[in-house]
Amino acid sequence: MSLTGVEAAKRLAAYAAVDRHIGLEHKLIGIGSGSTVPYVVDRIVQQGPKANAGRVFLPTGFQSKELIIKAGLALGDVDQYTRLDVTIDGADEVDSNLNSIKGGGACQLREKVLADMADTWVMVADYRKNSEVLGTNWKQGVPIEVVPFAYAQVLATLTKQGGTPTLRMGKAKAGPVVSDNGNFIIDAVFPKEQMLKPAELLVRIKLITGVVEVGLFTDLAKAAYFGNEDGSVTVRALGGKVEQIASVPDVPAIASA
Ligand SMILES: O=C[C@H](O)[C@H](O)[C@H](O)COP(=O)(O)O
Repeated sequence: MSLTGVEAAKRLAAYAAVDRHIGLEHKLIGIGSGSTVPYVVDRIVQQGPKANAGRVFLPTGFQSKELIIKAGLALGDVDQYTRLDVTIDGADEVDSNLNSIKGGGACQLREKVLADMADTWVMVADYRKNSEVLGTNWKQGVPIEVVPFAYAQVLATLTKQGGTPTLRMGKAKAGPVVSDNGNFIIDAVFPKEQMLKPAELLVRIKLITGVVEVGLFTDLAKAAYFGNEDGSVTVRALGGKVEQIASVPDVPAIASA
């Protein structure tokens, strides 16, 4: 299918990441959430039935569960495994040290479990998500999953800690967004000086009673793939190396293996 702009960039990133990180030897694979991840599943399907025989795919939420089932791939459950070979997931913003904001779709809790479990965790996104400091392009704040009973107290504590938090409200539903785990989501904007140290901010937020998980992912990623408007892909790897992939083939090499 011919795609342009941001959608084409998402697909490039997803295809390049699958080509690099999902080989014939990888059998346990985590599938993340969001609008970029369907292209990850497309590329895995393109690898062919032989490559996918014996593989099991674990979802990070309702959306990716549906993607796996509709693609005809084998669905696994998180409590059957304690490790995964690879998880590929989207991101709302990634900084130059591969820290990221995630949870724009309220999936950060399950996403972080599958990131923790994976030997290799990589992110895929379009060029708008590639930045130096978190909060530069993603302005709606850090997504925080909270137990419904505690939300008012968590809002107050986040405000005391210098944040500007709001309870995320449903778009086609009256009342708050409810996560796949039955919890509420708070989005909290923090000043740049706090966003510059995401690992410290993560610990401060996570220690608030009533917080289940925070959409700040630190020290987890091996690489981030960003699709660009010119058809190239920028790869940021752990350790700071940045690479440009000029173009991505239409068909994955593994399909003919
Ligand atoms: O909760 C949602 C996830 O963290 C997504 O991976 C993130 O919001 C990125 O989604 P998209 O690929 O649609 O930009």
